[in-house]
Amino acid sequence: MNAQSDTAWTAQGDFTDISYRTTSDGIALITIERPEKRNAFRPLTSAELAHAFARARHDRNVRVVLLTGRGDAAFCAGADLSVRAGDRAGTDWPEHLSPASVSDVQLAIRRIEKPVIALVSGFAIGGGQVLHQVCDLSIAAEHAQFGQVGPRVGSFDGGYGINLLAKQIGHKRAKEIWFLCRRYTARNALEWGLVNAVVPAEELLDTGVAWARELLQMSPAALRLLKSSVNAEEDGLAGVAQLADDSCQLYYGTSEAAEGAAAFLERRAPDFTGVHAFD
Ligand SMILES: CC(C)(COP(=O)(O)OP(=O)(O)OC[C@H]1O[C@@H](n2cnc3c(N)ncnc32)[C@H](O)[C@@H]1OP(=O)(O)O)[C@@H](O)C(=O)NCCC(=O)NCCSC(=O)CCC(=O)c1ccccc1C(=O)O
Repeated sequence: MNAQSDTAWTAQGDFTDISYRTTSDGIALITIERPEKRNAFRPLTSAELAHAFARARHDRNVRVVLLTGRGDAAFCAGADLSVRAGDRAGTDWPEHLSPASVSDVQLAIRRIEKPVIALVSGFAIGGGQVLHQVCDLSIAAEHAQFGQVGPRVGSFDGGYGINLLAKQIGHKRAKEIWFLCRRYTARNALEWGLVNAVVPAEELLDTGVAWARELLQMSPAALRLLKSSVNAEEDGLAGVAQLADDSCQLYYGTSEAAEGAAAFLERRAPDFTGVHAFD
């Protein structure tokens, strides 16, 4: 997707394979910048994506994240098959960046307490299809195409790849996509509930920004708790832990929690008499 909208974006960070831009009202736009490879990710791309999502997570000014790929040919064509997984040779690996795999990127998208919207223009194939799938919302351009290729190219994603897909569109359809490696149009994807909306390519970024601005009108805490609640079951104990952590942050704001800490510091027994939960 090409950033042609009227929105004013400020580029941040020093990235090679991706770009990271923000608006003054709280939107971050993360773009995979490898159009010559159909935005396939190599190890550096995954490390930079994980880093960018961590940055968006910890930046209080960012409240919604958009994820896309440069150009209209592809959102992301999955792993760069010309590079072996974990191979950092041939890349100018930045000193400050730890290695990360695409699983780290998927987890970063699941863990960030802010909505992430995928903007899919062109192909979302293999690991690229999984990347948009782990985002909270997906908007596709009319020419977008989706599919898996794992069993054909010697790969598979037995984590979020097939399991989240099965939750989203049902087991039979998820198995069809993974077993048969066919391609699906944006309209198929919309019918099956794989994407939320389909728009003309030239409207994709503006639509993403408009959806993000709608989200900016909503309570951030309510969105955060909705995301951690719905992810909790799929993410097992890690998901429950994230939801529990959200609850704990709320609990720390109560008089009960304050009384417990004060009693410890004042070397006395806590007094919870007459206190009702969440007073
Ligand atoms: C995406 C296509 C359908 C696009 O087709 P088309 O528009 O006709 O373009 P092409 O001419 O084919 O491609 C243009 C150009 O890009 C290069 N390219 C495209 N895709 C890749 C790629 N994935 N890797 C490397 N290079 C790529 C292509 O070679 C051309 O270059 P030239 O120099 O111009 O020749 C089509 O391109 C296509 O089908 N691409 C391959 C899709 C694919 O097989 N993807 C890999 C799937 S496997 C995967 O994603 C692993 C998942 C994974 O990493 C993972 C998941 C979960 C846990 C762990 C892991 C893990 O770390 O392994």
